[in-house]
Amino acid sequence: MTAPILRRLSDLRALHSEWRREGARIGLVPTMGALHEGHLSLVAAAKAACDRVIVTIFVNPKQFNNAEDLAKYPRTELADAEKLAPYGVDAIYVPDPDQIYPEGYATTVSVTGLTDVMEGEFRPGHFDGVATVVAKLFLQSGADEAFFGEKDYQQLMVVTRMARDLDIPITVHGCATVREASGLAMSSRNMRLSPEALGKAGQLYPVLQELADQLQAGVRFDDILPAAKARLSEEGFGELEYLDLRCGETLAPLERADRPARLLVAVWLDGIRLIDNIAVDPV
Ligand SMILES: Nc1ncnc2c1ncn2[C@@H]1O[C@H](COP(=O)(O)OP(=O)(O)OP(=O)(O)O)[C@@H](O)[C@H]1O
Ligand SMILES: CC(C)(CO)[C@@H](O)C(=O)[O-]
Ligand code: BAL
Repeated sequence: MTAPILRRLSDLRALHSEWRREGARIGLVPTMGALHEGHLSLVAAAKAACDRVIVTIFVNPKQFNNAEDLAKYPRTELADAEKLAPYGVDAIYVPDPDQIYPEGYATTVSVTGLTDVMEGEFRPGHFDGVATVVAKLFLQSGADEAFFGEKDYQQLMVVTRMARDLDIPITVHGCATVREASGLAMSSRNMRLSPEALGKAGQLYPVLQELADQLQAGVRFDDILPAAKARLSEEGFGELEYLDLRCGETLAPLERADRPARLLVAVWLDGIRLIDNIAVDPV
């Protein structure tokens, strides 16, 4: 059975009160829709941990730094509701824009430090938009637990910090990245890749894996970075925005993987910006 679609905050609050009376533990899965197996893995994790699960679908204009990207973002609400049906989700919250940003809305949530680099550097204003909408979704839903993908690793760090700093009583969980058979991280934007580009995109993860293996053997990142950049270019990737080795907790840059680390990348292919990351644990 498909879950009820709620478009008004008052309807979400009414359900929330009913569930609280039942003593239910409430899980939240925030998304921008165009659901794929990656999103559905978050839903499955939420269902396993919580009594009631809300999936939100809201294409948040405040986090898009590129008007064309926002205009082209896929919107597939009916198909999304059908994909969620087998999971027994309890509500799908697709707020009308004025339920998130009513007339005169004037507040921004801004997380400093963690947002200065990588996605924050190349998508100015992006994380203010993310932190603001996620803070609102946490508060509107009153959920106890929230589920995010490690695919957007920096986002996961930012929303975790934001909830902690604002004393929002919610536990943020990070869930492993779901990949295509080629290793390509699933992403709604992959739909816009041509078949040829999809083939090339599958080469990104093997490059990350090879770098991770070398780093685990103790080499310095700067010694292997030039060859990795050359390989991406040979494989047909376009502009490389960043390929960084960073502390898995603070995102501070690292020379070697001498503590739990992440290798993170953003690269263009066929007019689409791909991001991915991989854990590199010290040996
Ligand atoms: N492949 C994946 N595996 C696990 N979680 C994922 C995956 N892709 C997205 N998510 C998570 O789903 C949530 C919603 O993400 P979003 O709706 O932006 O999907 P997306 O596929 O990442 O789209 P985009 O093309 O904007 O990157 C986020 O927490 C995100 O990290
Ligand atoms: C967390 C999120 C739903 C906030 O709009 C978005 O950034 C996303 O889909 O990852
Ligand atoms: N997947 C993170 C949301 C975004 O790209 O805007």
